[in-house]
Amino acid sequence: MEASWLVSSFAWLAISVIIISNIIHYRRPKQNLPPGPKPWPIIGNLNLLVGSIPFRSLHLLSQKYGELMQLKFGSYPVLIVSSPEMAKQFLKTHDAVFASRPLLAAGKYTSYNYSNVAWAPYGPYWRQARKIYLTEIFSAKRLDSYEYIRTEESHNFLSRLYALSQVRVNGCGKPIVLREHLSRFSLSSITRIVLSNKYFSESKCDDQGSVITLDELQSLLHQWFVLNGTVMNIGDWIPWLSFLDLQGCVKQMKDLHKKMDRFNEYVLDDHKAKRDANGKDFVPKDMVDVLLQLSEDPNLDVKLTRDNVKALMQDLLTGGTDTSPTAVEWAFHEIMKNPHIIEKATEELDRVIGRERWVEENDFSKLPYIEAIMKETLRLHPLASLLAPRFAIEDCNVSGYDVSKGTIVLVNAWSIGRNPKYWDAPEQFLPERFLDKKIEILGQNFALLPFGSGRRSCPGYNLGLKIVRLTLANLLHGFNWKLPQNMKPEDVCLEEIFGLTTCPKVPLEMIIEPRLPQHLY
Ligand code: HEM
Repeated sequence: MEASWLVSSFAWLAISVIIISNIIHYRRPKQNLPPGPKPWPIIGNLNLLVGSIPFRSLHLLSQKYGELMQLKFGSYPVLIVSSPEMAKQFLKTHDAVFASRPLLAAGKYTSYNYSNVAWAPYGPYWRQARKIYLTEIFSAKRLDSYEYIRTEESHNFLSRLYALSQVRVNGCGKPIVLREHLSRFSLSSITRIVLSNKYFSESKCDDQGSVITLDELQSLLHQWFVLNGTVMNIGDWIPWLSFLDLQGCVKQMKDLHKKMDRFNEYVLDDHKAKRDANGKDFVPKDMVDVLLQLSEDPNLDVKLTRDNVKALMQDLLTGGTDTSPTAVEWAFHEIMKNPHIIEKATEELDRVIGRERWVEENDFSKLPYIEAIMKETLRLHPLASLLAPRFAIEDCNVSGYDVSKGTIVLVNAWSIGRNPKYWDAPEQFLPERFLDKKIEILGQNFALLPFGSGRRSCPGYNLGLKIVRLTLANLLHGFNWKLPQNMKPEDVCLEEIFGLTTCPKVPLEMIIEPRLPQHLY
């Protein structure tokens, strides 16, 4: 009773504060922008503050109010960009003006004061860190050198699934929840690539508390995603209220940071000790080794501090953990709804790969239908439904509209991928549309923006795509997939949970049977 009273009082307090704040702060835009829903700025705010409603609402509002819609979140003007033409204006024509990020609490408290690439404001530090990513961390040579890790981890993952496929309940296969297994596979692959995997014990922390389990790390990264994906922190949008930390977001961020920093410190100390012990002969093995080596480089324009290295390491772990498995999970939601797609995909796999081996990375170019399934998945389910927020660093005229400095721009990749002007039958999952013509997905085609575009586009796309392709292809190659008996394809739920990455609301349960000879597992 008391708890529900508290919750409802709090909710009313929050709502009143937002309404009052809007009345105080909302001024008619001096710009000539299309205003968006007129009496709605307040409702727009509330939508964004209540969690899962906002995205669908934004999509519907965009459809009603057009390609460029102006909202107000607390004190900030916010533009929602929902057409390929307008996206091109912001992400290409005026990319430099909109290349910064808003300084939200999450970047400050969970990412070493905006030291990761994702939250860093546009400037010399971000430019240098981004260059390090492109030339050192994600270079083709470096990624190729980690291929053996992806292959080994993929094989371990498929073997685990094989073991589960043998479990019987009342003579039938036991359904598995694909999400759980994908997340674990992705985490163990990315941690091995970023920092080697010796920091994880199987079950519990060691006596010094310096080693954590993969489960614990997974839970920390999950919290990081939740707190960084939240647009619910009132203090971000109404700065004069931030000191109250009304919902306790900042407290949660600080608590999370403490735990992550303890782990990050341990990893750096250990890597540094190994490096010092080997002196000049030291050869970097993982991404943390590369970052540490660079932090000692006197020729860097901006010196990399210890906090910077920890922030970048964390950036790589967070960027790599939730993205690829969510894409594969969405692909399975769609193909289980459309089983004929599985038939076509396995026909291609049998013809090109045969049943005596697994798919390898150098097979990708020979599997156009698998590639088409992946692209169609990223069209209908871009992981960042709204691309990470851009922030105008100066006044700018965009296609005749005056956009003032300080405006936050959200590009609505979800609506753009379903724009009927660019896509036939946009709501249908039709991989074939990618077979007929070559459609680019890395940011040159503004009707399809799964990795964003321009200066702030995803630097990890190459690694992400390699993992998605390999996982999707081998899961289809290695197993027959069936829905549990009481479920039909049309029952597969495609609803989303909106966040930093947008994932399926209902995890899919499936029964699996091996397709390949036993010795391959
Ligand atoms: C299928 C996999 C992936 C998808 C769909 C994806 C998507 C995205 C998107 C949409 C953005 C925002 C772009 C923008 O604002 O214009 C982004 C940014 C970013 N991604 Fe990815 N990503 C993936 C994998 C990865 C991986 C594997 C890493 C690192 C290990 C990574 C690291 C980053 C970073 C650091 C940024 C921020 C870039 C900046 O602000 O300059 N991503 N990603």
